[in-house]
Amino acid sequence: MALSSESVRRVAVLGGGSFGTAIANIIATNGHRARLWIRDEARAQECRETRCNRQYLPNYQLHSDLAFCSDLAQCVEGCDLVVIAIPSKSFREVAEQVSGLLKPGTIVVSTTKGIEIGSFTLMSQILEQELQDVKIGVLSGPNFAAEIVNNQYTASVVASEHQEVLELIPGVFSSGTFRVYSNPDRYGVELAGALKNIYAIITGMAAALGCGQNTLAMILTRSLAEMSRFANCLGADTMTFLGLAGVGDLILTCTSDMSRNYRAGYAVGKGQSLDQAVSDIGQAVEGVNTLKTVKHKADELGVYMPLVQALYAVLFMQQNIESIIQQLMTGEANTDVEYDR
Ligand SMILES: NC(=O)C1=CN([C@@H]2O[C@H](COP(=O)(O)OP(=O)(O)OC[C@H]3O[C@@H](n4cnc5c(N)ncnc54)[C@H](OP(=O)(O)O)[C@@H]3O)[C@@H](O)[C@H]2O)C=CC1
Ligand SMILES: O=C(CO)COP(=O)(O)O
Repeated sequence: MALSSESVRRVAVLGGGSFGTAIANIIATNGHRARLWIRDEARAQECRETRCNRQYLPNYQLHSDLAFCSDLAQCVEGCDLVVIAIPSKSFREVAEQVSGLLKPGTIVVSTTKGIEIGSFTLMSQILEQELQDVKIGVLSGPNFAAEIVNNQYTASVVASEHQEVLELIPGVFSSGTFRVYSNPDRYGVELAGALKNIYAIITGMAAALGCGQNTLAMILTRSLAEMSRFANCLGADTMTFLGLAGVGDLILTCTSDMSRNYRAGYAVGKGQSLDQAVSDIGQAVEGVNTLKTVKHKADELGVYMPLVQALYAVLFMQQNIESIIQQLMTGEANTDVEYDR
């Protein structure tokens, strides 16, 4: 159904990688005026000519109304909504660049699943620090870009303390194949999206070592307990971890080789160096920096995170995987269910 002219939104999506492209394509397909910011003009021009982002989403024809822009100021000019899909290591740099270019009251939504290294700052907190007079939200959930562009039935979560954000995002993103739920716990939704990447590295590694389904179920369940315990200490709502952005994304990312974090873990489990594995993937592998930053935060807060400690020991302290697994399996058993009843 065609949108009325009042409901058509001008939306800028920043980040011409796999997720930014998939998100911008949904928005254009839904009849909104979507512009995708790709920093390199040659690549933006190639996307205009071929209607395909060959580097990040090859073999997929993008909507004819999606505009590609390499000039950031032009891209965000007049937009009601700006969606940011830039890897966490460059997120602050882009937030600084966009600061001062947005009209007052713009809704700015992060889709980035990472934590700033050194400061333990989530992406929406970076937006709070860098942007004035905007309304901030996050979008997170079990959402592989390649499945979104292939119209697989998908659900995601918008989180914000602003009712306007919780209402606008479903209006812009929802379609017959994409469904958006809401949650007021922005911190919990965003933290869940970052944390699950650590556990996807672990399950990828377990698969490479030939572990079976019992092992997978154990890792998934203990990962959920561990990430919820950590989030609870930081003030997030533990119940958020039972939703799509928590257990939903944990299941997706930890059980599929479509996940780059899973693939990195798999390659290391097969004997490749971490640096080589990440370089071969050639796209964002957020879990590596998230692991470092979460390990240090857990040490500082005294939170029990045996899986995080174990992965850190394997990846950054040259510990032998088999002996680390033995320590995990023979350590003191914790209670099964830790949620308040
Ligand atoms: N891919 C997915 O299925 C999903 C990804 N996410 C999250 O989305 C975020 C982005 O990931 P994704 O799109 O997958 O990453 P990709 O690695 O596919 O792409 C990253 C994009 O960001 C651009 N970029 C990097 N640094 C800068 C910068 N300083 N200025 C401008 N552009 C920059 C890259 O440009 P260039 O090519 O020029 O380097 C590239 O277009 C991640 O946090 C990820 O966890 C969330 C859900 C699903
Ligand atoms: O977050 C994702 C799916 O929800 C994508 O996971 P990867 O970054 O591991 O590919």
